[in-house]
Amino acid sequence: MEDVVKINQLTKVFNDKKAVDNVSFSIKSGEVVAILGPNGAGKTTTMLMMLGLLNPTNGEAKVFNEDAKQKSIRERIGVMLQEVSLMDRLKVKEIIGLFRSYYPNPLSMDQLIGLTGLSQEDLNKRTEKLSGGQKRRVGFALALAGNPDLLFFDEPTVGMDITARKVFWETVRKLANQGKTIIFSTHYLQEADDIADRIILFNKGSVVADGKPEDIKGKLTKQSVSFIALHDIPREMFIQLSHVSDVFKKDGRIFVMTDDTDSVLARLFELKLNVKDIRIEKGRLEEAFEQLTEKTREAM
Ligand SMILES: Nc1ncnc2c1ncn2[C@@H]1O[C@H](COP(=O)(O)OP(=O)(O)OP(=O)(O)O)[C@@H](O)[C@H]1O
Repeated sequence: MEDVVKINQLTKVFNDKKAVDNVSFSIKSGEVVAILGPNGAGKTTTMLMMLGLLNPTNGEAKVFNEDAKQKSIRERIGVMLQEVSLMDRLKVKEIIGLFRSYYPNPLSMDQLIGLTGLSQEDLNKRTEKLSGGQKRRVGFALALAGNPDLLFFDEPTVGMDITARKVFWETVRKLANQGKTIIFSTHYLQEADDIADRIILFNKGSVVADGKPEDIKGKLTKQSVSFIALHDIPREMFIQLSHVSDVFKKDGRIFVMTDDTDSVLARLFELKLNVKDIRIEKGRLEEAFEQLTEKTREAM
């Protein structure tokens, strides 16, 4: 399969702060990829660099083997960014018509209405009269106007009500079934799991996991043994064990993340460590996601 997107050692520094730090991955034709991560993880910055809307500090981003700034490449890409800003005083149907006119093979107005759930009434509204949710629907129609091969959606469902979300994801599935490549960013693990066939998990500017949703979930739902230590316990004491993936301190407890709690317990007793209140937990998915991505850890 052809690489539709290829990014190599991509880095963006804003005022000495690394927003994106040496990120490399490629995306193949027909993949539906969720870029998942908390606020400030670098999702938008990475997307903007892929789209050629922001210059990288280092590294490069290629789309269809070229710079996305090129017109011939832009014509093959549809984009919906977080802030949908529409030209005032135009009716929705006029702005969609205008966008359609930019492309060599646009979708018809009827196709766009069918895909986005815009009503005839919406089409006759002036853009400044639209609600936030309606604006996003128009933004969606504009992203699809040129019948693109590759679609980028930056946190697409923010501000959408439940019905609009449903229509949106149903359409995304339809587009995916037509073989289009779809890349979207989200804060929500559930959304990524429901829609994507691959999740790239970002945290603090780096990719911390990349794989099928079930593999990422498997990684995130590791069990833990946690306890309160009554004296210093070096991280190395547990991190060396083969079944241990991480050791950290949170809320005064030491957490040993593992897929084999029995062997961690055995080790704990064998070492005769002075600990109390031992707990074994099967991490909940959302909780584990937070553990992986939030700054809740303390130095050990
Ligand atoms: N133009 C800018 N100037 C300075 N700092 C920026 C700029 N754009 C982004 N940043 C910083 O870069 C980091 C990554 O931001 P980015 O918007 O890419 O994250 P994100 O994962 O998309 O977050 P969100 O989910 O909140 O949109 C943040 O710390 C942000 O404050």
